[in-house]
Amino acid sequence: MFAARKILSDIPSFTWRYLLARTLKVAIVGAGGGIGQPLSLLLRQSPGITKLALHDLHGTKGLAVDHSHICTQVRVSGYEGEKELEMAVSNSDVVVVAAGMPRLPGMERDHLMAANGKVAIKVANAISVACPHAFVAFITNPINMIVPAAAQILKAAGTFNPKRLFGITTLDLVRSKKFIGDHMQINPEAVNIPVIGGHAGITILPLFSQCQPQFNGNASDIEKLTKRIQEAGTEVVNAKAGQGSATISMAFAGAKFVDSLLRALNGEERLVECAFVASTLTDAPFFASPLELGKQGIKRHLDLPNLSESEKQALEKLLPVLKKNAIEGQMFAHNFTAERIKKLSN
Ligand SMILES: NC(=O)c1ccc[n+]([C@@H]2O[C@H](COP(=O)([O-])OP(=O)(O)OC[C@H]3O[C@@H](n4cnc5c(N)ncnc54)[C@H](O)[C@@H]3O)[C@@H](O)[C@H]2O)c1
Ligand SMILES: O=C(O)C[C@H](O)C(=O)O
Repeated sequence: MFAARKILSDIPSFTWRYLLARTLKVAIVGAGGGIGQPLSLLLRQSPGITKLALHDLHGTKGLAVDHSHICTQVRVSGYEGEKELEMAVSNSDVVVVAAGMPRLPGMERDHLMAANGKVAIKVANAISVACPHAFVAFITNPINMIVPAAAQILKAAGTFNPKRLFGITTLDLVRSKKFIGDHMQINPEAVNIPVIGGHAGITILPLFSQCQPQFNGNASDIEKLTKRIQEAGTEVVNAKAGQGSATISMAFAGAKFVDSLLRALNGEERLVECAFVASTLTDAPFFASPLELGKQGIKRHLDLPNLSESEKQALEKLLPVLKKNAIEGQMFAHNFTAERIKKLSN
């Protein structure tokens, strides 16, 4: 008896966490794409994943066989075409959506809504049917409109849970850490800075006043770095010259965010991530800010900290853009649903 107790107490607490961890299924929609492929490779290393479902219009059966030769316990299956979408996401704990077109040079993210809005709506419909309780994390652009559109579809189906729908903005934090780390000549991983607002141009607002360690530059450095963080997506789009947008850095960021969701599902405490979600912190109905995650999704929206004067002004400027984007996303979903109902009744 004593020996058994001794053995049990010798097992470190992190081992207990993994022994007791839930087995989790993650589905990636758009898994064959520039982001989807490296994301699936990174994600299979997250603790707790036992099933990984790869969905795309084509090519995922081959990717699943490729994955199946990796000597870890994750079971990977491939699903192709719209007919297999519900099957792919069925009973998922987390659905990550990286399906849709990337930008070309000269395009704004908003220009992607006509094509990607429809993809997001189809995915939201499938989720409503096949895994209504899943955590849903959109990578697909334009995030500022896609998330409100998806929320609208989930609401219409009666499956919207504001604690479980996320637009992934982690790349803005990853970039902030890197650019600030380089500027301060310190390890970027040691930099922590919240990025609030949305995920396009001036809606991306890194809060230098909250940077840890304290930012050591002047107002002009803050202005230049803020601009670079806001335009970093375009920097990659231009450098790729017609071959798409950020994929590798996005896969890194997406894996980091989804890893936190999985840890939260498995009961890990005090996990804080920024993401674009339904929010009442400001008068924009969807807003990115630091969130405490828990087993049920968002546990708590952290209060906005005291902002510097320039951050207050930047926030005032970005809120009308976010409010307009939210209406555009909701209208897109509404029109799409109305159009489909009309087609069905003809
Ligand atoms: N949130 C962010 O920070 C962030 C960062 C980078 C890219 N993105 C966005 O992510 C999206 C994907 O980018 P990418 O570089 O991987 O593009 P990509 O073209 O390489 O891959 C997209 C994949 O989606 C698939 N797809 C299209 N419609 C589909 C559907 N109905 N069902 C299933 N799969 C479908 C395509 O077949 C393709 O394999 C783009 O919209 C891009 O703007 C967002
Ligand atoms: O810029 C893009 O179009 C892709 C993504 O949103 C990014 O920030 O890299």
